[in-house]
Order: sequence, then structure tokens, then C-alpha cells
Amino acid sequence: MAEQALKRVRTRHFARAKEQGIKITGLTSYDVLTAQIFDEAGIDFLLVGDSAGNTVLGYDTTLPVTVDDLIPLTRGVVHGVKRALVVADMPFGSYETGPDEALHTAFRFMKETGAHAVKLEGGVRSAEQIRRIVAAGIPVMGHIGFTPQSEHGLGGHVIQGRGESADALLADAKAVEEAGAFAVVLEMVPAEAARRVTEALSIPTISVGGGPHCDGQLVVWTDWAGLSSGRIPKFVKQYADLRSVLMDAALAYRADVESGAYPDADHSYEDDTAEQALQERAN
Ligand SMILES: Nc1nc(=O)c2c([nH]1)NC[C@@H]1CN(c3ccc(C(=O)N[C@@H](CCC(=O)O)C(=O)O)cc3)CN21
Ligand SMILES: CC(C)C(=O)C(=O)O
Ligand SMILES: [Mg+2]
Repeated sequence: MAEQALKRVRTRHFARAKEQGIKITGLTSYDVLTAQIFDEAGIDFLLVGDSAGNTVLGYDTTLPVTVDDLIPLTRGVVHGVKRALVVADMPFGSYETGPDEALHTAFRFMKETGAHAVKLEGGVRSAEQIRRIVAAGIPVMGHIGFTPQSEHGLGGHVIQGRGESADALLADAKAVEEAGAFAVVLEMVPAEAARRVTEALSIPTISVGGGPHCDGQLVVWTDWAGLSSGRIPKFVKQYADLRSVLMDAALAYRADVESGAYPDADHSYEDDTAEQALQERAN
């Protein structure tokens, strides 16, 4: 939405952006330092994704991630933002049994982290959960198409909404909108199916591998910054090469320590009482 002057991004600004044809930008974040940078850059929302399972905790999937894992990470992100809207991702096993469980989990994120909204996976199957959370005054972001928490049920990282299943995707999108969500993520769906959903909904669609016709875009920041190891999804465009930046720094540091070049006098303390007096006055 790019209005850096906005004091704080609110869910109403998502609706306004769609009406005005202004794109919405999002990145994941899992800590205060990246949250500060992305917020200062004017990114509209930060998702504390259960992708932390992959990017922070080293798991192969998001399935083992718990609410207790994500709460301290979400708190860190909330502390880093002044403007961006922070969305807490509800992990696998924290909302599926029904609206009561879903609301309980949403309350935990809102009370214990200061997040501004929650996200959960599923369209028709999660509509009652979304409805209950929204009724309690908590904004919900939906997530349909490829839903990583159902990776085993879906048979891998499979593109959703191809061919005849485009109708099911649209039904999921309508269910999420009707339940009161303020936006919906479309993950790994063909661009034309995403266009159809985007035109059919009044709430903004957020692409994660959903092509160019959505109302906004989201990406896992460690993939986007070239920090992730191993394969990254085809839909990710890499904007930096942090892995090689940090590798070069670690190699140079190691060489300096091993050779004795670091630490040197400039990075050491002297037993100097005059300098100490100056420092105490400064403190
Ligand atoms: N680091 C990271 N990036 C993500 O985008 C991400 C996560 N973690 N964790 C949660 C989910 C899982 N997602 C994924 C994971 C892998 C593919 C992937 O490998 N896609 C392949 C095609 C499918 C395949 O052959 O497995 C691709 O080339 O796009 C896609 C989405 C998206 N999310
Ligand atoms: C990939 C996005 C949509 C997500 O759910 C996450 O980062 O956990
Ligand atoms: Mg997620």
C-alpha cells in the first residue's frame, strides 16, 4: 500500500488497498531485528509463520510446530514494528477440532504476544473457526490452495486449483470471505485460478505462488533473502544472497582469530584510569 505516512496498518487499509488497486506487501518474520528492517522498509504486514519450523527450528515440515514455539517469536516481531500489521500463524493441531479450540488459540496469541491478527489454514473446512474468532473481535487471515499443514493429506507440495478443482478453490475462497476474514492467502495455485478468485472476492487475495493477479504478495523472508539452505519453491524470487554474505564474514572472522589479527588493540581495553573517568562521566 506504500503509504509510509500511515501511522499503523489496520485491516481496513487492506480493504481500501483492494478498492483502489494498490498492492499489499508482506514478508514473514520471526525476530525483532528483521521485523524492524521490514517495518522501516514499508512492508505492510509481517506474518510470524509456522514456516519457523523450517526456517528457525530446522524441521522438514511445519507439523511439529506448537503454539508455545511461536509465542516468543511473535512477541519479538511485535516489539520490532511501528507500522506493519503483525499476523500470528496458528500451527497444526491448534484449531482443527472446532471453534472453541480455535478461539482459545487465537486468544493466546492476542493476549500473550500483541499480534494484530491470526491466520489459519483451510476454506470450507475452517469456516466455523474463522467465524467464531472474528465474532470475538479478532481479525483473521485465511489461507487456501496448498495448505502446508495438510502436506501429507495432499500428497506433497502439489499445486491446487488446477482443472476441475478450480471450482473447489473458489468455494473455499467464498467460505473464507463469508466467515469474515479480512484477507486470504492463495498458496501455489495457477495464475488464472487466482485471478478468478481475486475478481470474485471483495476481500484482498495475497499470493504465495498465486501469480500476478492477486491483490498482494507474501514470501518466506529467508528464501527471498537467499538464506535458506536446500531447494526453494519456484515461486520465490531471490532479492539478496545473505548465505554467501554470512559465509564470507564467518570465514574472514575465523581466519583473523586463528592468525591473531583479531582481536587487536582497537578492540581491547587498557588499564587506564583517565579513560575510565571519561567513560563514567559519559554513563
Ligand atoms: N522456507 C520455506 N518456504 C516456504 O515457502 C514454506 C516453508 N518454508 N514452510 C511452509 C510452507 C511449505 N511451502 C512449500 C515448500 C516446498 C515447496 C516446493 O518445494 N515446491 C516445488 C514443487 C513441488 C515439489 O516438487 O515438492 C517447487 O519447485 O515449487 C513449495 C512450498 C511453502 N512454505
Ligand atoms: C507461506 C506462508 C503463507 C505461511 O503460512 C508461513 O510462512 O507459515
Ligand atoms: Mg504457515
